[in-house]
Formats: sequence, C-alpha cells, structure tokens
Amino acid sequence: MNDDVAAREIAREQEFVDTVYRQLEDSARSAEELAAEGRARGQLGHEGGLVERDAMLFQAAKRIATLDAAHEGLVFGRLDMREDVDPEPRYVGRIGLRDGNRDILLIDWRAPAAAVFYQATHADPKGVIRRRILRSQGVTVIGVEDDLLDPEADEASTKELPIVGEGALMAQLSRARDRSMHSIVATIQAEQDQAIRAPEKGVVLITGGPGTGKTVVALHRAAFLLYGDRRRYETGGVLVVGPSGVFMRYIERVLPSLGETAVALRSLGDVVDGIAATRRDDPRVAEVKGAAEMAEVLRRTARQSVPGAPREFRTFYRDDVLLLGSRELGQVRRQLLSMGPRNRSTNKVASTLIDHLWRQVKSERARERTKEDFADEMRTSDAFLDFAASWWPVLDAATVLGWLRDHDVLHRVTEGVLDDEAVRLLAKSWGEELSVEDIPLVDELRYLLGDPPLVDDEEEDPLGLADSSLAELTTASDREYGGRRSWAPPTNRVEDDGYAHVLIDEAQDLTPMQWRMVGRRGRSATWTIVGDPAQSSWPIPAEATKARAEALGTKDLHEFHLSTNYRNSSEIYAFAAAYAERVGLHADLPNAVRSTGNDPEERTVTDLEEGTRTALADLVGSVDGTVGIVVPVARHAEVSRWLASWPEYAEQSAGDDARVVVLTGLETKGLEFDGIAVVEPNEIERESSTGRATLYVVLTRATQRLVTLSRG
Ligand SMILES: Nc1ncnc2c1ncn2[C@@H]1O[C@H](COP(=O)(O)OP(=O)(O)OP(=O)(O)O)[C@@H](O)[C@H]1O
Repeated sequence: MNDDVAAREIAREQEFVDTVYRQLEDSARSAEELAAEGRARGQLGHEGGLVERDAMLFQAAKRIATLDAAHEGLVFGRLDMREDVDPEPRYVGRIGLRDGNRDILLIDWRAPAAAVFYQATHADPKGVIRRRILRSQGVTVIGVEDDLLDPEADEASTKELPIVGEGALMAQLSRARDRSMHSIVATIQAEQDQAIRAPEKGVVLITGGPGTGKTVVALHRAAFLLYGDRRRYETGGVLVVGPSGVFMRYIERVLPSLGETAVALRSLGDVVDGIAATRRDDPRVAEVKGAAEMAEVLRRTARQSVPGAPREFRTFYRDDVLLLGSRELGQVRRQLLSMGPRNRSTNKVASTLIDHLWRQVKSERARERTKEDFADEMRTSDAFLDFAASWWPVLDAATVLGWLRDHDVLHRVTEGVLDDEAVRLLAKSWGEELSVEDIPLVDELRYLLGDPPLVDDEEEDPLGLADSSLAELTTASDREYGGRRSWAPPTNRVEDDGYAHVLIDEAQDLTPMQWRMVGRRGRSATWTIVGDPAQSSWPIPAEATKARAEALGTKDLHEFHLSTNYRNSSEIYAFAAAYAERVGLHADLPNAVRSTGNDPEERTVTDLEEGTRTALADLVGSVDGTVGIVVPVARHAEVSRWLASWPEYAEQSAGDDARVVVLTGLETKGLEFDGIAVVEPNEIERESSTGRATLYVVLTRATQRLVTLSRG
C-alpha cells in the first residue's frame, strides 16, 4: 500500500467529515434558536408560556450538551456494503445526524443499523465488504484503518475499494495512557458488542479476566440503554457504582464523550444521597462491617431506646398523679415498634402515650372529664410535648449508628451474633468521619428507621416532628453519640432511592451489606453487573453470592463472557497469570493479544528508596504515558515522601492529572498505567487474607512495563 493512496483516502474522508461538522454547526444553531425562542416565550407572562419555555429550554440544553460532547472524533466508522445490500457507504458516529433534507448522514453507533459495524467478521461478513475506522484529532482525520471482510464480494464489485492500514485495534491498544479512561466506541469487538447490546431485561452479568474491557463495555452499555429507551432511563435514572472515588474520576469522561450526561456515577462510599465517605477501614474491620450478620445487629440497634432520653414522665391531672415509668414506657415502645419503622410512627407517639396515661386516671373529679378533654390538655402541655419529642424523636441513621459507640449498647445488640474479636474490632473502629464501610450500615438503618410521615395536618402531627429539621431534633444525642460529622444530615427519603438501571463495576468486591444497599436501589430496575471473581478482595465469596442473589430477586440472568485481554502486553500478562496459577487463584485467564518484547523485571535491591528511584527513572524514560508506584498500605506515607523529595518528579507528580502516582494495591482496582513499579510485593500479599488476589490485580495494571522491587 503506498502512501499516496492512504493520503488520498484520508483527504476523501476529510471531505465527508467536514460536511458532517457543518451539519453539526447547523444543528447547534437551531438548538440555540430554539433556546432563544423558549426564553422569549417565557416573557409572554402567562403560565402556559412558562411551561413551554421550560420544556424548550430543557430540550435545547440537552441537544446542545450532546452536540458539544460528541464534537471530538464525531465520525469514526464507515461501511462499504455489497451493492445489492446498499450501494452507498454508511458512516457511523458518536451521535446520529441528518442533513438538511432529513436524510441520514451519520448513524448513531447504538442504532440497530450500526450493529453490523461491530458484528461483521471475516467468517460472517453480514453484507460488509470493507470496514473502515477513521482516526481523528479534533476535526481532522489523521488516519484510516481498513478491514477487508469479504474479498470475494470485493472482486465482484465495481466499487474499487482500496485497503489501508494495519489495524485500528492495535493502534488504539498501543497508545499512551493518561489518567482517564477513553471510549472504545470505534473498536468495540464482536463479543463485547453482544454484551453491550444485550436486551434490556433482567440482569446482564459480564465476566472476564483482567483487561478484557468489562468496565468500558459496561459504560457503553449504559449509553446504549439510554439511547434505546431514553424516557425510561432518564426519568428513572441510571446508577453506576464503582469501587472508589479515584476510579470514578478515571471513568467519568467516557459517558459524556458518548453524548450521555444523565447518569449518576457513584463510588461505594457515595451511594447514599447526602453522605460521602472516603476513609477505608482496616481490612479486618471491613470484614466485620461487611458481613451479613451486621443486618441483625442493626435491626436490634434500631429498636433500642434513645440513649440519654428521659426515663419517666410524671404529671398531675386533677386529683391523680400519672406516671409513665420504665415498665409502661417499655410497653409503649414495643407497641409503637410493632406498628412499623420507627420514624413512621412519630405521629402516633402522643396519642399512644395519652392512651396509657388515661388508663391511670381514676379520681372522681378527673372522671368528670372525657378522654378528649384530657387529650386536649396533654396536647397543649409543653411538659408533655417536650417529653414525647425527646423520648421518641425523629432519628437519623448516622446518629443511631453512633449509638454503637456506647459499650453497653454495642454488647447488647451483638450478643449471640458477633464473636468477641469482632465486637472488639467494631468498638475501636469508629472514627471522626464515617468510613466507606459505614455507609451500607447507615443505609440499612435508614430503611429500618423509615422516613417520618409527610403531614400538613397539625392534628396528625401534634409534636411537629415531621416538619422540623432533623438536625435540630437530633443535636442532643448527636453531641453525645454522633461525634463530629462531616456530612449534612440526610434529608432524602428512602422512597426516592430507586433507579431504573443499576450498573455495578468490580462487583466481585461488594460485601453482603453493600449488596443489600445497592439492591434496595434496584428493586424494579434492570441491572448490569461486571466483575472477575479472581480479583476479589472479599474473603467469603459464598456469602457475597447469596447477598447478590437476594439483591437481584427473581430477575432473569443473562451471562456474557469476555475472553481477550486488551490492556496488558502478552509478556506482562503471562507473568501475572503464572502468579495466579502458582498461588491457586483459579483465575479466568484471558488471551493477551499485544506483544511488546519487554519482559517484566523482578529486581532485588539493597536500598529500597534508591531502587525505587532507579526503577521510576527507567519507567518514566521508557513509556510515554502514566506510571504507578504500587506500595503496601504501611509504606504509602513513606514512599509518597520519597517521591515528593525527588526534584526530577516535582512537576510530573502534582495535581489530578499527575503522570506519576503512589497507590496502595487496593487503590489500583480498575485502573491502568503504562508502567508499574511494585514495591515489596510480598508485603502486599501478606497484608490481608485476600492479599494474593490484590497482588494479582496489581500485576495486571501495566500496559507496557512492569518492575517489582524487593529488598534482598
Ligand atoms: N475493543 C477495544 N478497543 C480498544 N481498547 C479496548 C477495547 N476493549 C478494551 N480496551 C482497553 O483495554 C483496557 C482495559 O479495559 P477495562 O478497564 O474496561 O477492562 P476490565 O475488564 O474492566 O479490567 P479489570 O478487570 O482488569 O479492571 C482499557 O484501556 C480499554 O480502553
């Protein structure tokens, strides 16, 4: 293939791409005009005008956002079909566009008509003679890569289709990595496409070893679902859950680059609205907090009496002394708890207490009055109302979790459920801020406590609890039990938690309590779940599987398996796979397709700091993209200090886009780097009961170069 042909083909494609961008500008202009018209209508002054304006502005803003997002690499594919199928070339892009005559100019990659672009193979060309991928920088086409899928049809054809390039996939896989994930829309492979386009029913479960594209496939699937049923998924919401904040930042560009901006991306510490946690508990504590037994502990906790609340109520009524002591209050408490979640009963507290008090009214003078007279008097008594409000306040979940800081409460609610060691670990685990592992516990309590009833009618809410701010009502016990809080008290209601689609990435790491948390958000949702059991950091897989089954209920399961590793060079993956086999991880071993000729290096050094510095220099000098230094948790601070003290990396290790970063093994989940230096791999392995799986994850993060460093 000579360069002239390639240059000519690129120039031809550029002509088409220019036409598409002109059309895009026209569309953007119409969207702007629509927005301007919308604003003008709002000034008409009547209500209908305002509604219309809002609808128009909303539509226009969405269209503008989509057009903006799709700008980069807008056109990426072309199909030349057999003449009898379609005489004209078909172009595939990030979004669909029509020209001024409403004829199709560009097919949205998610449209059924584009499926053939991904599914045609040499064995089954599906009418495609040549598949072409356009590589662009901004609006400029810089290369084309062709696949001749049907040579016989090509010979018979009059189209004369030149074949250019050596494979877009390899070019894409060899590119230098930066700190964010990129869309793979142009080079999606057939087995990935099947998972992306799976029918939107039940649960789609995607498994595959490291680097098989599970994350990118899942994100493209979210975009596919939105395209197929925009109304359902935009109104009902799509929730994407990943392991950490770093991971969410890593993937956050993919969906907007596919034109989708309406998806909630949450890390596991962020799933509950209004609360954000980043601190991780020690793995042994995480094991206790994540286990299914915690559900029983919390069920009991939610039934405890409010610590610090008054223990009795005494009042005079005519000639009677009325007393609610611990026995009576215990009875009322059980009665209220039997009516359902605690906060939902806040409008029944006063009347239930009044019932019990009235039973004690005996004197003749008192009996001259009716029960209603008595109730009216109580409902206007400050002493009674204050008592009721502090004895049965609206409780927020974080405050109730704080009750477990109390030694007596903790022992009472864990008895017979957790062993002594687990209780000891829990007792010393509570920090100033909630941890990622605390979030499912808070969520569990939110559901156990329930939302306070929504009432306008004062009659039904004599204590005014439903309307008052939670913060005000809970400050007393907060001060005592809640510790300092870094989050706003949740005001969201559990009934608003549900989503239309729930997508879980790195699903192998979810604890039973986390499955319960996400399960509550997907009761009537469709699901996409991706994961690789061999990379799991949860030590009791059977428990997690059971919790997952409970979260999914009776939904149908559709399984897909991905078998090619697109991340690691074949040399690096061979090394990682040999490790997995040696330590008995029973890993699903994909086939790594790209060879670099660079074998991983296992270095033994006498001075760890010097050795790390040398390895880093080697990696930074030999790869173009990012470099990760992966360390045992206990060495994180030390190695970060080293890096900060090396002047040659001052610039490259600063900011969110830093080229060089220090991470612990668990922090590397889902991420990738061109070069990886692993400091003291044996320590990472010994760090927790699932250290071998963590080290396997670490060894599968590098695209080009891998060095391990151990002190000799
Ligand atoms: N069809 C494809 N074309 C181009 N690149 C691809 C393709 N499929 C996957 N990749 C690339 O391979 C890398 C790994 O993908 P991804 O992170 O989604 O894999 P994963 O299965 O989630 O990995 P892990 O389980 O190890 O975290 C990414 O850089 C991704 O862009």
